Amino acid sequence: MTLKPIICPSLLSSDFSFLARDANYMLDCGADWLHMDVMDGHFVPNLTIGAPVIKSLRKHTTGHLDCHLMVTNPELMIDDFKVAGANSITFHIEATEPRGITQQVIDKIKSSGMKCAISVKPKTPISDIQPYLNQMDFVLIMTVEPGFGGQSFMKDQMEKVRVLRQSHPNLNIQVDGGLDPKTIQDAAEAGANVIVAGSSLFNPNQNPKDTIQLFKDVINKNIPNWSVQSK
Ligand SMILES: O=C(CO)[C@H](O)[C@H](O)COP(=O)(O)O
Repeated sequence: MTLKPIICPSLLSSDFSFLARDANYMLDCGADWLHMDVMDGHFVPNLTIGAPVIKSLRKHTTGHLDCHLMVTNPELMIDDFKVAGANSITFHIEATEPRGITQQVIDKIKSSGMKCAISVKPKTPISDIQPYLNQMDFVLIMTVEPGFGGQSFMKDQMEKVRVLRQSHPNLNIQVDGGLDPKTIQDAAEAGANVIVAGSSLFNPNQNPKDTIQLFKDVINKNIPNWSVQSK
């Protein structure tokens, strides 16, 4: 598989009252996926959207709806998100491993036909997700504590990305939190090719088209170095 940049605007930073307009604007600006932050008020201290919103948005866009479930019981939502029109589901290992249901959740997502990804919070080591990596369409390394947009990029999380990139040269590695024109170099250098960005792409002082292109250019420039590293 050849890796390419995949840029995912986080619609958490959009104007929810104009969700479809903002989603399609980002696609027009060159975005690849639309990142949907699903928060249940328990797993993280914030409450956002659920399957009904995905269902409404699906009627107005053909974009890839990349649904990041920051929820305590992801297993209860998979069927509803599939019916609503989600394209990929990312769940958190911290929500499933203590209950011994990680494999069950993966099987459920994959049998639904959606892409499947697993995520780790900043304090969770990647050894926790190691046993499941060969089943993943991509992995998400959180670069902020999940829950809110507008936080600072945690550069120390790049060590996880570096280690994963060395062991998995063909894996899509997503990073989420604090990605902007200044931090993209650290993420791309470490080996991330799937970029979630909210505040920087919805910043009224920056043209999202330019920022998306910049993200892609920086990643493309770094991709040849990853294969050198991994030989
Ligand atoms: O998952 C998230 C928060 O849990 C957001 O997607 C993430 O923080 C992106 O927003 P920003 O680019 O503003 O940091």
